[in-house]
Amino acid sequence: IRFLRPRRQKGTKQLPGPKGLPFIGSANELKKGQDGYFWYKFTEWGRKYGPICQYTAYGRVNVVVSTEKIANDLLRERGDIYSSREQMPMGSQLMSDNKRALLLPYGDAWRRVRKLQHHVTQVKAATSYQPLQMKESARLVHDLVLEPKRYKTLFQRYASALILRLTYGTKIETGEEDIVRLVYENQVNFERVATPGRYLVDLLPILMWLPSPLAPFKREALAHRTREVSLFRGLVESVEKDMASGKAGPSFTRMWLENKQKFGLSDLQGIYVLGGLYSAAASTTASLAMSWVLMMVLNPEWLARLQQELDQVVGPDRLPVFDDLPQLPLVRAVVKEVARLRPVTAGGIPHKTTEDDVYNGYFIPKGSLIHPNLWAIHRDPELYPEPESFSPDRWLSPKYPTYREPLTHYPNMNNYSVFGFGRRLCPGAHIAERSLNIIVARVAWACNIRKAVDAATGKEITPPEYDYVRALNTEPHTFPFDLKCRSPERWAILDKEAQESAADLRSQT
Ligand code: HEM
Repeated sequence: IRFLRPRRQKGTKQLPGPKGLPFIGSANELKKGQDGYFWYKFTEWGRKYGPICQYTAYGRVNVVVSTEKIANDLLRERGDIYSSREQMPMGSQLMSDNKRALLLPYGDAWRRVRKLQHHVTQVKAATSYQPLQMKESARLVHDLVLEPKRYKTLFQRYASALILRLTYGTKIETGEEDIVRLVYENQVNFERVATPGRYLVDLLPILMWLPSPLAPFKREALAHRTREVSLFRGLVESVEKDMASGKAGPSFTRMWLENKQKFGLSDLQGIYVLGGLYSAAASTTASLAMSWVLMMVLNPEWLARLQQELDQVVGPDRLPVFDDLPQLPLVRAVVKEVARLRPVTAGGIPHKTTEDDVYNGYFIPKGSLIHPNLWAIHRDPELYPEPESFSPDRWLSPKYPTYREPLTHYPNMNNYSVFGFGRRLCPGAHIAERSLNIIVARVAWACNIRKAVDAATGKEITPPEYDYVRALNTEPHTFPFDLKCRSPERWAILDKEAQESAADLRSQT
């Protein structure tokens, strides 16, 4: 049925877009993309065909949206029919047994999952995690000064340690523990597989009927699923064990185990929700932290301005704390601007429609995939004049359309497109926003960051503006830079706080 051209309602038009080839549509063109970044291809189509356009891939209508207004008109305002997900044979069915929260279709099962996610991530809960974020961020900045070359591992350690502690009560010391590596590998593998167009079976679901010996993708998916389930289950079982011996501290898992009735999830669904939180939290948060470093290396004047603000508000005698944030609009603006120019899900996470719809006279058939292309949305010149320039001022000066008062509250990341749209909006946004604000405030307070100098030539090394991983979630490939503590006095303060934090983290259950 999918291969039949969708029946258009009378009096409606088809969205403009590339014609594509017979049968396969534009699938190949997209796969090749431009430089392999499919969000570049989406952006090119948006420029050519308009802020809402469509392409087809093997008969499926895919709608590419390039402005925030249209994304909100559809995904938020018409959320009752724009909130489902594609059941990709590889990513959703074979690899995740239809249990992965991110990919669940809209409906009762998703609502039950959302209830558990919301319970542990809502603003009030997120605020209660701040003490942990302070301790982990002190450790992070301290170790960054000691070993700046390990910045990727250290950002990942921060993000993993936070979410593993919250979800399972697990303590992470070095960031190189097996559990961190395993969960990262698992996530990277999933993201690779879930990238649109990677597997033929996702484009031609009829291949699902192939018997396993003729379908290597089925064996690959099964191997992934077996590893994933045993990883997620093992983490839950260790909480059960600690609860039985009276050693378990507070954690999302413990809360769920003690209140299973209230959430009404099967055991397998429950362990997937918990494992899914870790997967969704860790690489995304670390990606934006790495992008921030890149932006500071490329735009040193903004690091200087950040330090000026921090020196005025916080002073030299203590590290910034969460209570300072209302007085630190530039910290919040810099974080928001990094997320604008370097969105983690650059091409957007697609939603699927569950009914036919008409928008401005254009027909959008049931079962269409809607791609909110963040790369273009964040470069819409109406909303973001001079979109390519890194300009935190656009959040702080009344001359920009994105300015809002009071600056003690704005800018913030509430309902920000970087976290998606409508009913599927990222449930972890409040936790992620807090993490990024405190990381940026503390690293900028403690450290100078600048271009690395090539030892042989004595010349500065300018990292590429955009050399990012080509996947559903993207992050900058590692690049050289120079990071040093701003003064021996600041180092002494940081060292003391980091030692105390590490001791606290070790001793608390
Ligand atoms: C900078 C960090 C993060 C970014 C940029 C980010 C971005 C996103 C985006 C774009 C979506 C899809 C929204 C949509 O479909 O419209 C999403 C979904 C999700 N995020 Fe995040 N996220 C981040 C951090 C986190 C954290 C810290 C957690 C958990 C504590 C989390 C948990 C989830 C979950 C469970 C979903 C699936 C929601 C659903 O499909 O119903 N994320 N995130």
